[in-house]
Amino acid sequence: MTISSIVGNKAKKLFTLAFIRRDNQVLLGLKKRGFGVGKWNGFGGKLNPNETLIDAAQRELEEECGLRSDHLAKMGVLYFEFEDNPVLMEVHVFQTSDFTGEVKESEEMKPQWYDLRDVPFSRMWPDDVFWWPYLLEERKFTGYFKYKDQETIVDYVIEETAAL
Ligand SMILES: Nc1[nH]c(=O)nc2c1ncn2[C@H]1C[C@H](O)[C@@H](COP(=O)(O)OP(=O)(O)OP(=O)(O)O)O1
Repeated sequence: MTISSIVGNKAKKLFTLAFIRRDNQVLLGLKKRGFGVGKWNGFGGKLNPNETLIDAAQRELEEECGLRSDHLAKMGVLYFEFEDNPVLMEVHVFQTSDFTGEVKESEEMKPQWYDLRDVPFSRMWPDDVFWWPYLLEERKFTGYFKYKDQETIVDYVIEETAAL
């Protein structure tokens, strides 16, 4: 099954997720509240009304970790389906090493630089380990993950994508 045939006609809600890279490190944030609390992840969230994906990605990045970037590159799209929710999450993944500002903890996220050899997958969303190799190698990807609960993936598909 292709991802577009799985998700094509289902309702979706848009989210952003941005990763900041520096040398051989990535900036992750420990989510302090809300969905995914206690997990390390990139920075992002829902779109405000009338906001574009890139505007939302930039705003969430600055709100959550204090950094600004006009150079977020779209790297992937992830679809998450939970068994008890008819609306899929559509998460647009960005990455950059071109940023300004100082890292600052926010009410939502505690940021920390991690060595790329030391990414804490056991304390991240279980899907991350599947699509991180694409992100690291800068290969664009689309992913679909079906969850039974927040720790259990029951089905998934990943496709390398030329254009997003
Ligand atoms: N399975 C998953 N794997 C992953 O790597 N990131 C995920 C994920 N599911 C959600 N995310 C990301 C997308 C987005 O950046 C973030 C969730 O968005 P939000 O922070 O807006 O959620 P909240 O419910 O905390 O929102 P607010 O209460 O409005 O702040 O988590």
